Formats: sequence, C-alpha cells, structure tokens
Amino acid sequence: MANIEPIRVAVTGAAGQIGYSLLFRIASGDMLGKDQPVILQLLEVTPALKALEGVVMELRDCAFPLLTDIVTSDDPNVAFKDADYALLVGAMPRKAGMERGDLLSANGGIFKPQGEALNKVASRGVKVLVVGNPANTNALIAQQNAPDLDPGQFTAMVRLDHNRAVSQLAEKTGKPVTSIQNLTIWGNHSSTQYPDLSQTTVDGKPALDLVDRNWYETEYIPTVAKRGAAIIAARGASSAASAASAAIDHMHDWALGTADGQWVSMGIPSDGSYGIPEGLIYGFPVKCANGKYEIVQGLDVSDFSRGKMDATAQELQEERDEVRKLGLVK
Ligand SMILES: NC(=O)c1ccc[n+]([C@@H]2O[C@H](COP(=O)([O-])OP(=O)(O)OC[C@H]3O[C@@H](n4cnc5c(N)ncnc54)[C@H](O)[C@@H]3O)[C@@H](O)[C@H]2O)c1
Ligand SMILES: O=C(O)C[C@H](O)C(=O)O
Repeated sequence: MANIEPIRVAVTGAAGQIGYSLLFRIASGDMLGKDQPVILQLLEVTPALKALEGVVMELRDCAFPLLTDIVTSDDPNVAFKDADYALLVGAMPRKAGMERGDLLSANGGIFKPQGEALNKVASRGVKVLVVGNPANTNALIAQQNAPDLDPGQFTAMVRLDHNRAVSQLAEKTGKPVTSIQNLTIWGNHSSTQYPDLSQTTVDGKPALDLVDRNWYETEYIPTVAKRGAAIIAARGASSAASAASAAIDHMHDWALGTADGQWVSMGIPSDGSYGIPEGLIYGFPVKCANGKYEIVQGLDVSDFSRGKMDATAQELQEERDEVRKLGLVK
C-alpha cells in the first residue's frame, strides 16, 4: 500500500448531507479499492467552511489508513487542482412539491464556474460525476464550460434510480438483489426516467415473465421514478446515504470495471445511440473496463420503450433550451 501513489478525489458540497456519508466511504476505500490511498479535496461555500472543519475532524478521528491528506477550500481552483475524480454534489436539494427541474435556475449557475475550474486545473483525465440536481443538465453545463476536456469525462448520476429499480424488483419477486441483471434506467434523473425491465433477468429468467405487465407499467415504473419525492415526504429531507452509496457505485464501476457480463446505468453524453439526440447527458446501459464506459448496443426497443425513451429525451432537450437561455451553455 505504501508504494501506491494517492489519487486526488474532489468533492463539492462536502459539508452537506450527502457529503457526510460519501466522504467516509471514499476514505475507507469503498470507491477506488481497499489498497488505493486517496487525498480528499473538499469544496464548500464560505459560510459552510466552519461546519466542514468539523467533518474534517471526524474524518481524521477515523484514522483511515488510506486517507493520505485532506484539503479544504471555498475556491474551485484549489479544490479541483490536479483532481483525478470530481464528485459535484454541492447544490440545493428540492423541497416537497418541487420537480428536480425546478432547481435549474437556482443550481445551474454553480456548474458553469466549476466546469471552467475543472478545465483549468484538474488532471487531464479527470472523471466527473454530477450528483447535484437537476444532475443531467448540470453535467451538461459543467461539460460545456470545460472545452479542453473530453466531453465524455462528464457524467450524471442515475445509479440511485438503477439501484432503486433493482431493489423494488427483488422485493416483488422475492429474490436477492444479486439475482437481478441487465436492468436499464434510460434518460433523465427525473420523473420522466424509464426503468426498463425488457432485457432484465432474475436468476436468468426474463423479469417480465415473472411479474404482471399492469404492475410493471402502472406501479413499478412510477414507484421507481418518484422514489426521491417519497423519501422527501417521509424524511423531510432528500435522500442522502443512498445517494452517497450510488455515487460510490457509479465511480467504483467506472474506475474498476463492471462485473463480468453485467451492465449498469450511467448518465453520459449521447453519441446518437438508440436514436437519442447527440450531446444530451442521458441514462444508458453501459459496461465499464479499463477506466472507460461503453454503451451496450443492439438491444431491442419496443414501441412502449420507444415512447418512454423519447419522452425523457424531450424533457432533457427542454432543459437544455432553458440553460441556453440562461447563457450557461452554447
Ligand atoms: N442525482 C441523484 O440521484 C441525487 C440524489 C440525492 C440528492 N441529489 C442532489 O444532490 C444535491 C445535494 O444534496 P444534499 O442533500 O447533500 O444537500 P445539502 O443542502 O445537505 O448539501 C449541499 C451542500 O452544498 C453546498 N454548496 C452549495 N453551493 C455550493 C457551491 N457552489 N460549491 C460548493 N458547495 C456548495 C452547501 O453549502 C451544502 O453544504 C442536491 O441538489 C440534491 O437534490 C441528487
Ligand atoms: O428526489 C430528489 O430531489 C433527491 C434525489 O434526486 C433523489 O432521487 O432522491
């Protein structure tokens, strides 16, 4: 372990609820491996730096063997300096009664300067995950303001939706989550997302042979798509530990690869696959190896799926138009 160079991981919104779970998981090796030392580079707004100091005290008190150093700052040019991974969490969460897209004008402005700072100071191979909502369009804003980086380095989190979808299906079929494979979240991290079971297997059997079609269309899909709102209604605050866990899963699989033959869902720039307009940051089925992701190609798309996939793409186009008007993307 002593001979492995530490990896720099930047996290924004580090004193927030998600940060409080995420940082400890990164420092314990859950994201990049149990033998990979890390340096945490934490960004917060100036008024939250005091609270962040307390989080840093707690991180130090854990005496994590892999945690080599901690940097804190309210300047993205410091926090993103030479970062190999950047998890952009810092943004306002929605309240009951809001859609995530309602946060666009409040949060969109955060991601332009952060994209510019990543462009200027991050490692040229930085892998970026946007968690702050609306995650897909915020990822687009950061990406468009980082012209010297490859657009594919910017991704958005639909992994929480993916994990929710796996868990709901496991519960319905009475099978363990590990029996479920090849599930996809297409599109936006919003209530238009499409949790698609058409290719999914449970213990090798087609999932749609095991559940009622009416349940799938009228209960399962809306339950997964509206789970974030259900958590806000129950907890009085948006999901945090599960969101952090999904962020760990997303980065872990991107960095270290997906399990043999299996795929996961990631929000990535569309290359036009499956007829999704190029450039939108859209949830796709992907396999990862050697630090790269690749869209799973050649899947059959039914008329039902086509309608759902196009509707969520349409919403992302509308969000893109809105941020264009705000001058946040070209
Ligand atoms: N994509 C997903 O699946 C998913 C899941 C859960 C939550 N979220 C989103 O993640 C975001 C954070 O959620 P939370 O519960 O941790 O919120 P929170 O309010 O507890 O924490 C957000 C933190 O971000 C900080 N912050 C605000 N602007 C910043 C900036 N410009 N730079 C750095 N830090 C900044 C705040 O000071 C605060 O400490 C919200 O937008 C929420 O909706 C996304
Ligand atoms: O729903 C929210 O606003 C928070 C988060 O995006 C979630 O899905 O839990």
